[in-house]
Amino acid sequence: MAVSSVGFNRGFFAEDNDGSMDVIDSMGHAKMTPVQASTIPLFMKHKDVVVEAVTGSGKTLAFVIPVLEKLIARPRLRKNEVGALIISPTRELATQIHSVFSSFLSAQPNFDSDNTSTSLLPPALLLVSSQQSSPEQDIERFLSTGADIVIGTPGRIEEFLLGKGRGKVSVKELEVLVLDEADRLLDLGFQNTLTRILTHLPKQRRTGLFSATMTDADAISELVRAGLRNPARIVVKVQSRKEGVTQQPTEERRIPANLQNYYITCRASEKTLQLVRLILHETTKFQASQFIVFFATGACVDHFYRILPSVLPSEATLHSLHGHLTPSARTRTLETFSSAITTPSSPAILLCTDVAARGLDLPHVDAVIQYDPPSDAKAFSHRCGRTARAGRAGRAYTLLVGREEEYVDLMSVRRIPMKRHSYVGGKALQSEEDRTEDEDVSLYLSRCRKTLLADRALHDQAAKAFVSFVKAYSKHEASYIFRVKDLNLVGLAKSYGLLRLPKMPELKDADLDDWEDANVDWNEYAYADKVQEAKRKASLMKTTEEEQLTRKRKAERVESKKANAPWSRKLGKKEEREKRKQIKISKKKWEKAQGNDVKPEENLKRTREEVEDSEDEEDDWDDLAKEERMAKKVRKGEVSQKAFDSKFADL
Ligand SMILES: Nc1ncnc2c1ncn2[C@@H]1O[C@H](COP(=O)(O)OP(=O)(O)OP(=O)(O)O)[C@@H](O)[C@H]1O
Repeated sequence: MAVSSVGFNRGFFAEDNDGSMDVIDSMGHAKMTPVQASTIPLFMKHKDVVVEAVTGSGKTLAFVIPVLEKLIARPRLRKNEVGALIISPTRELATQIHSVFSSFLSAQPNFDSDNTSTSLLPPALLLVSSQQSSPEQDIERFLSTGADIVIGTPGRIEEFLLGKGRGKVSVKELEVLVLDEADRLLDLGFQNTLTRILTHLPKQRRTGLFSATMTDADAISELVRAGLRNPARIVVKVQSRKEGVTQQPTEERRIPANLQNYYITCRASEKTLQLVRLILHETTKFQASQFIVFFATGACVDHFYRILPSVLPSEATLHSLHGHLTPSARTRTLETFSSAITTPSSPAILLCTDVAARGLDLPHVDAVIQYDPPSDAKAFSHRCGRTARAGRAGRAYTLLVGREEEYVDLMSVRRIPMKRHSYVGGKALQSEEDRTEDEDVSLYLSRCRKTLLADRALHDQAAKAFVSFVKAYSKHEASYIFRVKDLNLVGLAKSYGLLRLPKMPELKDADLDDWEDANVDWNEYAYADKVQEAKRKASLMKTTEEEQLTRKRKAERVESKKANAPWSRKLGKKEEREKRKQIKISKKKWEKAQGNDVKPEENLKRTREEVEDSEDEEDDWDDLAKEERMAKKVRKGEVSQKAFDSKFADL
């Protein structure tokens, strides 16, 4: 990495504190990095600082050293007093910062005063969600051992200072406040909590804001909110050679100089295929063995964690990390991933959400792959920055589909240059537009489907992941680029290995020519978990019974309609007959009025007919009136339909 010419200075450290220098020596850091060289002297000299420097440039030590030295140099605090507060947006990052402080604190020389052996500063206190320690236990521990330095996430710190710890924990002597990933901490998600914490702290304190993505605009608004006074703004810029331009050899960029930042365009259906081929390409071409792959949601991580083994070499080990896992599972994952012994033929791959985007220092990550670009554009450089740390080489790849390619311009405006990487594998490419769907898509689809078919729970999870992705996509910050209506959902469903398309409004008008459901007997498709399967079967049986009952009821209704039909038809016939009669009567009257020479027999006949008809008519009207009266009673529920039918069915 770029290092300054300035060495770590013993003069920084308090007398008797050679331990800190020993720790730095043991870390192998001969010189300070530029951000350390510019920040440490200022922050130690009681200046507020706002620091922006790329990922992996050593910002942690730039605040750890001044915090330690300030506290060591002052009189000891009481056990209920906090001297420095470090706030971080995630528990993983807080834990990492805590471990850096701990390595310094445990190396403090013991000194002998009044014949007791005491450390200069007590151990730092870590406040993050955990099954091991509740907020009450944190406070108990703090009061019994003291902790001049407290590190934690906003929620737990608020609880500690203003919740259960109110009145017990004192911030009167607070000397330093550090907001790591300050732009994230001061944005909407944490705003209210942060404001409550900041208002509670004494104004006489030093404050440091640190981030890789602290633009001038962010810095100004955040300074006011964080209560900084006349701060020093430190921006460490990265210059890199502009490719192919000789006149203007360097350009400023907001990602590490040694990070190769690529994008690959592919079809939605080819994303999983590209992911797998990229991993293989990296292991063979660059001997890469540690990867981080970012997805849009925790459900997507869970889904790909289950299906990727069917398309990756069996030697690859997958790990998953997202916010819905338990704290202990998150800790375990990070520990096993970072300590895994990996080789190109047995790589370790961490699948995660943005929970791992910021701050995590996993020095051996060779490549970062963004299966989906992040919703928040700022997260992009943080994600890429999990590789190429501390001067090491690293590569980042982002998969872009269709108009998502415009994202490259958006990043370029933010001084994050991206370079096109050719589509990996498959047939030699003509133009990207002309290329037909990669032949291996169907092969991958069938392998993923085979995995899903082993357990119905995997199918449920797949559908959940797919829906969650579409939902996340609809909330993309750069909504003019990421539009759900432009998404090829059918193609995406292939990349997810879905068995059938989920019922969702976004798929209503989708072109399904390119889609075929998997051949599945949905009644037989079972859950691997016995209890869940028993429940499904019970509910299936209930549904079948209900369906049978519904079918029976429908059949009865049809029958009953049929039974009622004569009555209604009869009613129709009666009306017709009535009409005919009226015509006949009027015709007769007309003939009489014309003095028609109708034969007497005919006259007689007609008269008889007429009489019969009129008798008929009276009977009909009587019947109809009776019917109507009874129908009213049926409607009121006074008479049953059956009784009604039996009386009038023959009419
Ligand atoms: N002076 C130094 N010389 C060499 N390596 C260093 C030096 N200081 C820190 N490092 C190493 O650089 C790596 C990155 O440091 P750190 O995590 O502090 O970066 P950062 O700037 O906070 O990154 P991010 O923005 O991702 O949080 C660590 O592995 C650390 O040990």
